[in-house]
Amino acid sequence: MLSILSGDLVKQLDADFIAQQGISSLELMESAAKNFCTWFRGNFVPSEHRLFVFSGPGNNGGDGVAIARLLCHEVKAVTLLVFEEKENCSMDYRLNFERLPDQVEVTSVDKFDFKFEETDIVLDAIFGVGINRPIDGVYRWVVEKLNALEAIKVAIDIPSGIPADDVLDGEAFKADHTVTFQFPKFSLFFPEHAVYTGKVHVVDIGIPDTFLSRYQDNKYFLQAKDIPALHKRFHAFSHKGDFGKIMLFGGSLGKVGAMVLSSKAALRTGSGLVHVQIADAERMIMQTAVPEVMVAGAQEIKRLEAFDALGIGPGWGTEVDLSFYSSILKRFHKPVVIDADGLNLLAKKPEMLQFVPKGSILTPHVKEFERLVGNVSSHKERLLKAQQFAGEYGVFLILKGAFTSISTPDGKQYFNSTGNQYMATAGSGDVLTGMITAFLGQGYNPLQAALCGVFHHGLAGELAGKQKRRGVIASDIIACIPQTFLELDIP
Ligand SMILES: NC(=O)C1=CN([C@@H]2O[C@H](COP(=O)(O)OP(=O)(O)OC[C@H]3O[C@@H](n4cnc5c(N)ncnc54)[C@H](O)[C@@H]3O)[C@@H](O)[C@H]2O)[C@H](O)CC1
Ligand SMILES: [K+]
Repeated sequence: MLSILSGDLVKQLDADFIAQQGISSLELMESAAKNFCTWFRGNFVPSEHRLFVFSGPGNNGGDGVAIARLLCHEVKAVTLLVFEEKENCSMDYRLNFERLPDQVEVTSVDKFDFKFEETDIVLDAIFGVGINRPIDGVYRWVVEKLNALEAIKVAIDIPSGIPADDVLDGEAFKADHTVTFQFPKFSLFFPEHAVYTGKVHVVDIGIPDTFLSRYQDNKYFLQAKDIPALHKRFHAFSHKGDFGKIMLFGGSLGKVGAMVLSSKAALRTGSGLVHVQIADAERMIMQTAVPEVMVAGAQEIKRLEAFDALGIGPGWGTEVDLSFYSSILKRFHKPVVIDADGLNLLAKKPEMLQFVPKGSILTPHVKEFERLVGNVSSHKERLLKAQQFAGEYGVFLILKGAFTSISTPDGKQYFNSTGNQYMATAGSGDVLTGMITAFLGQGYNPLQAALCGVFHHGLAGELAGKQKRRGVIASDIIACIPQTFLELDIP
């Protein structure tokens, strides 16, 4: 799985790779630039665009200079915009500058007219992970000018101005795409930076996985290639029992829709048997909406240990008898999934957190999380609190949002790569609860269930979004769950 490293660790890794493999930093830059060009050709038709490369004084600028050379015969025209005399620039920048062919027009930013056409592409190679203070002076002036202009904007490695591990202070380049090298930088996951990063793409620069795996920072980026190995395999003799027997608690009067969504999502994720515990008055709606689901009676609720996993909270309301909730938590000794009102009730009575079975999975969105831990001032702080919370209570804490994070009891943090803005719709979280509970019920360990749950959920949202864009509703996400197994070739 791809690690997410701090800016300092990335620099260390680069330096070690260069020292140990007998490869020069210039060759590494060339490889980064070449792989960027491959990405570029995959996303644009070069001959249809003019390219404007803004290169700062460090190696990020050097990447830009190399890219200008590599693309100059393919695009309509290339202009390289420079800030400094080359004597003041990094060694690899200078070596690349000397290799520039005549086709690349070089202009100082202070002599540039900033007139762009809509199809022009601006590459931001001003600063990368070497940024060490907020941008000011001519750098800020250029970035603000570029942000105000119409063009297609692509940031190389990280939008200039954003520090690799921290929240932006001041201004930064606003990109439509960020093409980051080898590792997604930690700060690319902060919602504070969403308007700057655009869509994030990771391109490798030719450092082999065996070398990369020596560098770990307890943070990982979850991608499609990681998912198949996390799945259990079933065979022709597998029976309903193997696919798990789960129970979902929720669906108070008027909120049974949440249970309809959760239970349907669980079935579409492969659950063998789904029971729900809901308000009596809602039975008819529930069983009409999802005939495959069974409504639990007193007997089933008494014999909780007969179930493989429980999902608690969708549409439960906050009027639930807390002694009933406590008794569920105390009587069930396997991991459970807790969402929505299940979390709000814990926030109301934090003493109950001690009864949550170890290894359980909690799935708050940002507001639910803050009800549990208090207000935070940045996403960086929120992630830190998520990590502490998971460790303190021995649970898996899924913080929902763009790049949903999964914090584990042993201090690791995984960031999901699937999903889109169209999933911010009523019931989307109920769907996730059903999916994760279904995986737990099928015998996945909590980490597998959490990772598979968020990845497939996000992928289903992407598939639904392709057809329905902002018209996506939670039921569309459920309808796309089966296709996620096909996409990932999971039998
Ligand atoms: N493995 C990889 O990821 C590779 C990355 N490469 C690229 O190199 C940059 C990092 O290069 P570095 O020279 O360390 O830093 P920068 O280019 O970001 O800039 C450093 C330069 O700028 C000065 N500086 C810092 N902040 C400011 C500021 N606010 N105002 C003015 N000047 C500032 C600083 O003093 C330095 O002089 C990485 O992001 C990749 O793009 C390589 O290509 C190889 C592989
Ligand atoms: K940049």
